[in-house]
Amino acid sequence: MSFLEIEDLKVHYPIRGGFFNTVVDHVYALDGINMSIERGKTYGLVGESGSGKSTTGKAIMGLEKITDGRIIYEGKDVSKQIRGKNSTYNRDVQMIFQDATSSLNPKKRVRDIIAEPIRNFERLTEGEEKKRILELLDIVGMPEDAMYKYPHEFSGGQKQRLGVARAVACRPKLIVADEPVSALDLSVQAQVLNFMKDIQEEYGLSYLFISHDLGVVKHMCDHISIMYRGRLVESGTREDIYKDPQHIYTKRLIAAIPEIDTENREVHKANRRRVEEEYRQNEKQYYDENGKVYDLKSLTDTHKVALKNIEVGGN
Ligand SMILES: Nc1ncnc2c1ncn2[C@@H]1O[C@H](COP(=O)(O)OP(=O)(O)OP(=O)(O)O)[C@@H](O)[C@H]1O
Repeated sequence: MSFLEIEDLKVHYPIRGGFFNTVVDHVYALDGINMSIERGKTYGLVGESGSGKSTTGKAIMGLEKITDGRIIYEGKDVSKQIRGKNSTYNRDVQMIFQDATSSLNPKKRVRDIIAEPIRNFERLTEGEEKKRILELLDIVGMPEDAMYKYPHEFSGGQKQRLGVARAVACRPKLIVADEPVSALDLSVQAQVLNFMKDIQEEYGLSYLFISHDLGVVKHMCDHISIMYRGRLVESGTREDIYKDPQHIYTKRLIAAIPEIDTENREVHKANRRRVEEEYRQNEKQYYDENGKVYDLKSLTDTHKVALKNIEVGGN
């Protein structure tokens, strides 16, 4: 049973221009996406830069104004109210950011950073709060004395662990993790991903894991959605997506994952060449809502505008 439903979510950013700075067009950053999130599962959102992944995460967190669509949390439409502080939704849905350094206040000690959500959402005595912080530090594998230090005294991987400790401080149900390890070295990436998995089991957490890296997502996610130009072009279980990708864009992302096994390298290279050729063929075409194919060269500019939100390659 899903506890969070995303229904036809849209975020369109206005583009202003002209002498009067009026709205001349929109960036269709999110253009009608649907998702169902269940307890204890990890969902991957993958796509190239600019496809709308972070906008999805921010819209779910209430950090971005929704143009249209609904967010249903435990049966209630929270799309309009999620900005309200202290709401259950704000407590239950937390975020981990890519850049741990700028997401931790440099002027605050770790104790106050981790305590922030606890102070917002719960009333604990000083002793209870300290006990909770020590538990959280232990869970993310940090020593007790980390509590009295400042963020600059930690490495990138350690800072990301502190970010996770803060995110889980109020025992949330969902964590939106936006590229949580892409700023870290490969060896540290594996460490952070593994302890995120451990915490998931301990807390029964769900993750929405945002990444441009299908390799990382394969390690983490049960269910994967591929995003392209503000839309989900393909969604399925990890097995569906890796073994039997349908959309040309998904095939291309998978073909781009480096092959470590030397024996399979030639097969992998040949597959990548084939997929690139298929993509080039598709790139010349736009599809309209009825699946009709257009050759871009034959279109006037007005036609291109009308078709610009129809994904290249269709379904
Ligand atoms: N505040 C904004 N105003 C106008 N356009 C925006 C704004 N924020 C994002 N966009 C545009 O919306 C689109 C989606 O951006 P978004 O940051 O969600 O992409 P992304 O898939 O997360 O990319 P990346 O992997 O590079 O972070 C892009 O075209 C981006 O330029």
